[in-house]
Amino acid sequence: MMNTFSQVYKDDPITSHHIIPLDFDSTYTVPESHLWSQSDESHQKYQTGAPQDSLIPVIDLCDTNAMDLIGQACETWGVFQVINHGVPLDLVKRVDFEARRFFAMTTHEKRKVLRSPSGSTGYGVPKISSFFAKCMWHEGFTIMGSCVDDAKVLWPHDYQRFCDTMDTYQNQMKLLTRKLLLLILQRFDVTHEEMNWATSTHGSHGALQLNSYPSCPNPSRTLGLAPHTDSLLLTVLNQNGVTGLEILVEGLGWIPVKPVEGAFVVNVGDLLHIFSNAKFPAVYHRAMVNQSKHRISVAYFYGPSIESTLAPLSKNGNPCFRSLPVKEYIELKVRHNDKALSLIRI
Ligand SMILES: C=C1C[C@]23C[C@@]1(O)CC[C@H]2[C@@]12CCC[C@@](C)(C(=O)O1)[C@H]2[C@@H]3C(=O)O
Ligand SMILES: O=C(O)CCC(=O)C(=O)O
Ligand SMILES: [Fe+2]
Repeated sequence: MMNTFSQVYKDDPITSHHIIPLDFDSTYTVPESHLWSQSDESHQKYQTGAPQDSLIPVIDLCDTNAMDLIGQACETWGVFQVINHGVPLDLVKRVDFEARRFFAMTTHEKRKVLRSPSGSTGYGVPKISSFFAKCMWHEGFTIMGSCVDDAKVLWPHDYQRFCDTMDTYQNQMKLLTRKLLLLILQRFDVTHEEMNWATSTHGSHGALQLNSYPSCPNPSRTLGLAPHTDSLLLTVLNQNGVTGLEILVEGLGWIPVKPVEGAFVVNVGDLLHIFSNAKFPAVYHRAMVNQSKHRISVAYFYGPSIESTLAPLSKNGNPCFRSLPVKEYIELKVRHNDKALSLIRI
């Protein structure tokens, strides 16, 4: 079955020109195409600010105050870390292992599952690449639902383990995002229909993104992932213990999100920003690279059915955004990237 999100990317004139990840196997210096300067990052300050260890809250999901703490974090930062989340550590480790197994393959092998210019799954550069003049020090593998077709190409006799691990992880992530959304939305005066729209697994959409940032000879002039907001409701990220994720905080600049053992970083995406009537900010974030370590991160993106209508919560003040089909918002995002929100503001 063709995933409905795939239809949005299909034939899009902006995202469909083909950019292939660098051949990191045989790259020993950073090519000009991947060297960023201050001006390449347009309106944002390039330098990383001082680490603020206690800034982004680490919330224990078993804490009796979890609901309030999560709500406050979403309102203030649009991001928090979560521990005691119920996802088995062993599964998280297996996903990391399988992701590493994939990225350790030769460039030739990985390119066998290259995402097509109008496709949405497979091996490739980040979707947002076409909005930046410079390339990112990054290679990714995107999965939506079953990845069996790609896995069979990669490991014809041994594809099941990869698929099973990714399937189980996507199921666990769906449960966790649902649990988090239920907690988050209790803060608002939400109708039954609105709660259902955000949390019903029926028709909902999930995507898994394996991110690889190979060690880089010139990390101060390279970017792993350029500044962006995620498009869907919530993103759950595993940093795998290596620093790299940074968020943009007004007045403080780019602040690193410190990896915490066993924790996931959860961030608000555009759809939740709109749904919350701008009470929760979709946080700008980016990924930095490392001179000595190959960093792997795994992000799960969760959103409602693409066929549904997106509208700011009805009982929470005058709407700041017009209502529109989710599909239309995703199309705006694909075409206009960070200008999309302002295009629907009332
Ligand atoms: C559901 C999705 C979110 C995402 C686009 C995608 O279809 C699958 C990849 C996701 C990703 C990962 C890296 C950053 C990002 C902005 C991108 O270019 O591809 C996100 C997309 C997003 O949130 O818009
Ligand atoms: O690798 C990271 O820390 C960030 C990944 C990310 O922002 C994404 O996949 O959308
Ligand atoms: Fe992101």
